[in-house]
Amino acid sequence: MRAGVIVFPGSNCDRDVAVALEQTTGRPTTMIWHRDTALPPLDLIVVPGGFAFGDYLRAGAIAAQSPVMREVKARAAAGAYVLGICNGFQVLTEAGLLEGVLMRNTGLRFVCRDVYLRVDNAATAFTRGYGQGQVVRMPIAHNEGNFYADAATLDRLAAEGRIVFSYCDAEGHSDVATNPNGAQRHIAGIVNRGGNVLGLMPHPERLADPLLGGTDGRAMFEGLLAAVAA
Ligand SMILES: NC(=O)CC[C@H](N)C(=O)O
Repeated sequence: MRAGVIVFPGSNCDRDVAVALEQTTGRPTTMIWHRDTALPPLDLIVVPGGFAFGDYLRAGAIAAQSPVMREVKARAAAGAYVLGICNGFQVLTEAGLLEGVLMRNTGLRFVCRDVYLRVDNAATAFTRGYGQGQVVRMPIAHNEGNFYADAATLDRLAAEGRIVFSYCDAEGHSDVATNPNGAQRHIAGIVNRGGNVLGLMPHPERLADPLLGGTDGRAMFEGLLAAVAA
């Protein structure tokens, strides 16, 4: 799998995800500066976490206008896999590749801790390494993770199986106490209609090696590797 990671001024999870990808694929990851417009052939483009452009205006708003995003949109339209993690999810919504917006957390605080997630759709390329309904643990670290979309959009996302990850407890139950940021319908991650663009607030790359304290995130990269090989 040929994987690339976009780097914006203020990205801070770009190296982490590059390392996770290299451990999975056994190949070097291409780092892509946000001003680049000529990308090599890639099976997977990751828009990583961080504070692109210092979160000015809104998290992801300025990054979404970067020259490289035109090419990311073109590659997504051509079927390449695009994964937005945390700030990357915010960038993908701001760029119009995914529905909804990520508003400030309801508590108006930056939340940094592990959460439980339920895999609501294990049939995507990103989640085929998990079981349907499996509960996994992943870290979150964000100020603007409060997913919002209007009711009609939420209904459509649910009906089309595009809500991929939901915040929950260790048993897989979701309620207000297990929702770290106020996200509508406990949404932690969604996929586009084509199934090739996924955004999520939690950080799979931060629990992708036993040295990091867990491996629940690794199955996402392994799933993508299997999907590309298939
Ligand atoms: N870890 C991240 O990517 C953080 C995203 C964004 N800077 C926020 O605080 O919401």
